[in-house]
Amino acid sequence: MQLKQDFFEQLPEFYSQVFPLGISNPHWLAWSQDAADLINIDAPSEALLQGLSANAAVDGASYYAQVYSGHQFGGYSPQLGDGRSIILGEALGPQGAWDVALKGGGPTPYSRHGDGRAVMRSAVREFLVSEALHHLHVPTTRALAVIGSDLPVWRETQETAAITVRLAKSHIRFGHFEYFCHSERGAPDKLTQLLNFTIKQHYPELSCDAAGYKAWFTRVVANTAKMIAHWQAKGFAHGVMNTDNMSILGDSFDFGPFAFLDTFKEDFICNHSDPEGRYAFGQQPGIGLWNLQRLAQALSPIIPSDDLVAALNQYQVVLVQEYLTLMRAKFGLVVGDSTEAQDNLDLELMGGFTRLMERNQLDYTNTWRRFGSVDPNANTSALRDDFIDVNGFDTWYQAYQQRLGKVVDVAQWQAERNQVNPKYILRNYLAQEAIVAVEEGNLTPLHELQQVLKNPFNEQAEFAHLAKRPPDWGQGLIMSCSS
Ligand SMILES: Nc1ncnc2c1ncn2[C@@H]1O[C@H](COP(=O)(O)OP(=O)(O)OP(=O)(O)O)[C@@H](O)[C@H]1O
Ligand SMILES: [Mg+2]
Repeated sequence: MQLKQDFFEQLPEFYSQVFPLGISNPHWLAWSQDAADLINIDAPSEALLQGLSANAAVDGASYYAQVYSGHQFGGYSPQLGDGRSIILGEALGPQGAWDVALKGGGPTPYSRHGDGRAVMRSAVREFLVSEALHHLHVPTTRALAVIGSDLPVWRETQETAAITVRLAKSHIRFGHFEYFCHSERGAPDKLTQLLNFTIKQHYPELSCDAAGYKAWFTRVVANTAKMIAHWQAKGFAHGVMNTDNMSILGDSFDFGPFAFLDTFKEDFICNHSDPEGRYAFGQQPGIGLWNLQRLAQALSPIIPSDDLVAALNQYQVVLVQEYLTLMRAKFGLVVGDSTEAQDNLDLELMGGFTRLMERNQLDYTNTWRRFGSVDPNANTSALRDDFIDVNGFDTWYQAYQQRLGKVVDVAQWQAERNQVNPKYILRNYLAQEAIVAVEEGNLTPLHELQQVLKNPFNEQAEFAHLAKRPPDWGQGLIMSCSS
């Protein structure tokens, strides 16, 4: 692993240097060779295990915790910062550099009352979902590995500590800008310094002047909108969309109580600490905008408000277009030139289907997958059998067939549906079963799950059981924030 230190060297006032504290008896619980390839690591090794478990120094690492703040559940928290994630630097790879961070690497000046650690179950969940989202083509941070240990940590009960080795193209969050705006009273020079760094590192085609700033914020708005369109189309609830968990690149970031929907429910809440459903599944598009407005506010000392507002006005447009693209592919609908009238009709058709799914308590993923085996030209669809409200389905299906038109090559059409409607998602109950097995010393279910989620669109007959709806105990699991 070859590290460079751009953030560390160029932004000395934006972090605290802090050395991670090793965990005892480190061992690999999981490893992603796909992620390793991003930073030119050929295979896990003992030296790497000692380095990434913080029991030995990593060559070229600087070790720092970044400072940021953020809006959490609607209220401003003036100082957050990396309380348990320690960054080693930026590792070079074939597609550019990736920050390498030890999430759960020990206390930092920003730990407040926390212990700086992550528990095994949350480290495993973050690992699995980072890689699963990537293979579903959702923009996301990645995870290189999970390192287990026998170090005890206390949450509701005694658990053991683990480290997720996170790779992120950037760890800069909306909250970084909020910190320098609000907590450092406007600090326009620091805001400008951070913005110029962000542009040079991550949006190098843009200039560091007024025109570049406007174009940059427009891109941030668009990237965020596209990420959320992916979440909505793929049935992913993030659960903690605080502004300190929003990446400046529009990558899915910080995975705590997330869930993929099993039974479709628009107002599904996955976070135990969110009884009012601020971050419910159906609220995510609105919260994305709200968060961008907080970012715009933080940028207002250095970007004219007209430019910020113009960019924010593009949010809904981009989100809807991206959502339409993703959903049309799921339905197999083709458009030539998409007109506003056609878009609205399609949105109505799509909403009609998800409302039906919800009323009939259908599984989101498995229902979509059925599109890969039904004949779209037939008068009656095998899909109909899944619905209790068959009349409702028939009415909808008629409209759908009319919109779809005659499909010429049915086999091809079905194959294309299977390329966009996954068979396998990271269901909460599967993650839970894998975690319980790890606790019992059995890594096989975790590794099988990781393996199957690498190819979510392929049949993988030997793993068909991993596509099943949850058993009673695993339905609508609501995860706690304690991690
Ligand atoms: N066990 C802990 N010890 C110290 N600080 C913590 C701990 N858990 C969370 N924090 C801090 O609390 C704040 C909010 O936590 P949140 O769960 O959003 O982030 P996180 O999961 O710890 O990390 P990240 O956002 O880097 O993925 C952050 O400043 C985080 O570093
Ligand atoms: Mg966080």
